[in-house]
Amino acid sequence: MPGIFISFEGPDGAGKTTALKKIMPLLQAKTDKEIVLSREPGGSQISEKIRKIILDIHDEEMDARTEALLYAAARRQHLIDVILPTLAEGKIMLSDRFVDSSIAYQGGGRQIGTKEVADINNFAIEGHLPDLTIYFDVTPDVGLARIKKDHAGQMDRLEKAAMSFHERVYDSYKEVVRDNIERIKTVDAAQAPDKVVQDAVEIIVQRFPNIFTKGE
Ligand SMILES: Nc1ncnc2c1ncn2[C@@H]1O[C@H](COP(=O)(O)OP(=O)(O)OP(=O)(O)O)[C@@H](O)[C@H]1O
Ligand SMILES: Cc1cn([C@H]2C[C@H](O)[C@@H](COP(=O)(O)O)O2)c(=O)[nH]c1=O
Repeated sequence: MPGIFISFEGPDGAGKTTALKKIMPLLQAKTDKEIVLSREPGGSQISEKIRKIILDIHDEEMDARTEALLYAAARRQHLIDVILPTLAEGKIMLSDRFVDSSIAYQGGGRQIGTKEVADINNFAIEGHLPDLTIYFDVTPDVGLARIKKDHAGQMDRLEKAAMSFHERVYDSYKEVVRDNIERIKTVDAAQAPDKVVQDAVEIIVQRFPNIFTKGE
């Protein structure tokens, strides 16, 4: 594929969405290639419908494997509708979460098992992994405290899950990062927002020096 695919990962409240709003224009200023920003679950019409079902706080009884399949289904549709066409056009695809989220949240957090979750996702993504993943590292107590402070009334079904779930997600992310040291680079997301943005942009520019050439 002629484009480049970068995903952003981390526990709830790590600050990905906030940082991406600044990362995108900073990167765009450094390249003539068009940058497309999207998110998971969601990012396309059908996937956003699946997102609503998954995150609905009233669906407390949702089975863990149903949840894993819904995330994988949303991902498949997002891949087909947005990611692959963007990459085929030679653009830069930034995705707020991708397959590593399922490994950490459903594989580790829900205790389905990372291999089982990787298997259903391999069916969904057919080998299309990001070229680079930026992992926003923040402990669950810090991440959830941020969400409770700023968005307590809008917490979704996953964010409302028990602390033990979020701790398993965090531990599982650490394993995913350890197992993919070439693809996944870590940013200390406990830092001030502007420093987090600066570190992420630096990693991306260093990885693709021939793409982000402007303003040097
Ligand atoms: N570096 C930071 N320091 C302190 N607070 C932050 C920082 N980055 C983001 N926040 C705040 O933390 C909250 C969560 O941030 P954000 O929604 O960007 O996280 P996220 O990683 O996208 O989380 P989620 O995956 O749960 O949606 C927001 O209220 C945001 O203002
Ligand atoms: C892609 C993906 C996401 N999740 C979880 C992570 C978050 O708690 C929510 C998504 O909300 P956000 O505000 O858009 O980050 O869903 C997951 O459990 N598994 C996944 O594959």
